[in-house]
Amino acid sequence: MNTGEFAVETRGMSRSFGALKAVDGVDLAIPRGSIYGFLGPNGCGKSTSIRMLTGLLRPTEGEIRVLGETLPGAEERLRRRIGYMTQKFSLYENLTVLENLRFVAQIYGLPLRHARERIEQLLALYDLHGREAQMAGSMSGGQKQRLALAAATMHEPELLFLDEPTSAVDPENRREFWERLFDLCALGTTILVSTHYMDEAERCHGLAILERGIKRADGSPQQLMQDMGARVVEVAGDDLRKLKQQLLTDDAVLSAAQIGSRLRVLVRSDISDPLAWLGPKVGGRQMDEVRPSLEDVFVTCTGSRAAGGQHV
Ligand SMILES: Nc1ncnc2c1ncn2[C@@H]1O[C@H](COP(=O)(O)OP(=O)(O)OP(=O)(O)O)[C@@H](O)[C@H]1O
Repeated sequence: MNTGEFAVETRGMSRSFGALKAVDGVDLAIPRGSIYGFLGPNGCGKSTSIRMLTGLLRPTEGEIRVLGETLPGAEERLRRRIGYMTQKFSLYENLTVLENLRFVAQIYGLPLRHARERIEQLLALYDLHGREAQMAGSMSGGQKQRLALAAATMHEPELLFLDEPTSAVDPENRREFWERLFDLCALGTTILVSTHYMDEAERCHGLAILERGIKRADGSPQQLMQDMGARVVEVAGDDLRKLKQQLLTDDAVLSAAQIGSRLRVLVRSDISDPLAWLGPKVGGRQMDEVRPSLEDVFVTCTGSRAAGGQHV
C-alpha cells in the first residue's frame, strides 16, 4: 500500500467476535490533514474500527497502516503519535482538572517544564482557566468534553480518534466543539470521528457510511449527495400519514418520512420524471423536487426506511 498521502489506509479490515462480524472487509484511505467521519447507527462497528486503528484491538483479517506504520506491530511507536478520546468520559472524576492534566502529561512522559507550558496552553485553549481546582466529576457535559479533548491532545498527536465525542453535549456545545476540531485540523492534525448525527457527518471532509460492519459508501458529503441513486420530492397537503403508508407499498419509493407539514419521499432514480410519476398517487397535493440531504444518502445506501429525524 502507498502510504505517503494517507494517515490511515486499510484493506479488507475485519473483526469477528465469535460468529458476529462486527467489522467486515472495510477499505479506507483517509488523507492526512482532513476530518473523516464514520457515520452509522449503534452497533454498526464504529468503535471496533477505531479500536483496531488505534492498535488496541487486533483485526481478524485485513491490512492496516496508520501514519505509515503497519498494525499490528507498531502499537508502541504509534502511541505517541495518536490521540484517542473514547465515548465515555475517561478521566478521573475525583481528581481536579489540573491533576487530570498533570497525570496525562506524565503518562506521555512530557518533561516537567514542557508539561507546565503545555497545560497552561490547553487550559487557555479549552476555556478551562479558573477551573484548575474543580473536580472533573462536578463539571458540565461540555466542560468535561473540553477537558477530555485537552487530555487527548496533550502530546500534540498527528492523528486524533474521537469516538462519538458529542453524544453527551447540547447542540450549542457541539457546534463549538466542531470549531475546535477545525482549529486542530488547520494546524495539520488528521481527525477521525465517529458519529450517529447527520449534522456532524455533514461537517466532515470525507465520510464512510457503515451498516452492520460493512462500508456502504464513502466520499465527501457533497459527492455522496450528488451521486445518490434517488430523487427527493416533498409533498404538502392533508392526511400525510395515510399517504405515507400508501406510497411505501410501491417498490420505487425508497422512503417516506414526515418533516413538519411535508412528506419527504425518496423515489428510485430509474423513475425519470418523479413529479409526473408521483402526480396521480398524491392526489391534488402540492409537490416540489428538492436537493438530497445526507440523511437521504444514508437511507438509500443502507436500505433502511427513515422515520425522519436527525440521527441514525
Ligand atoms: N468485545 C466484544 N465482544 C463481543 N461483541 C462485541 C465486542 N465489541 C463489540 N461487539 C459487537 O460488535 C458490534 C459492533 O460494535 P461497535 O461497538 O463497534 O459498534 P458502534 O458502531 O461503535 O456502536 P456503539 O455506538 O453502540 O458503540 C456490536 O454488535 C457489538 O455488540
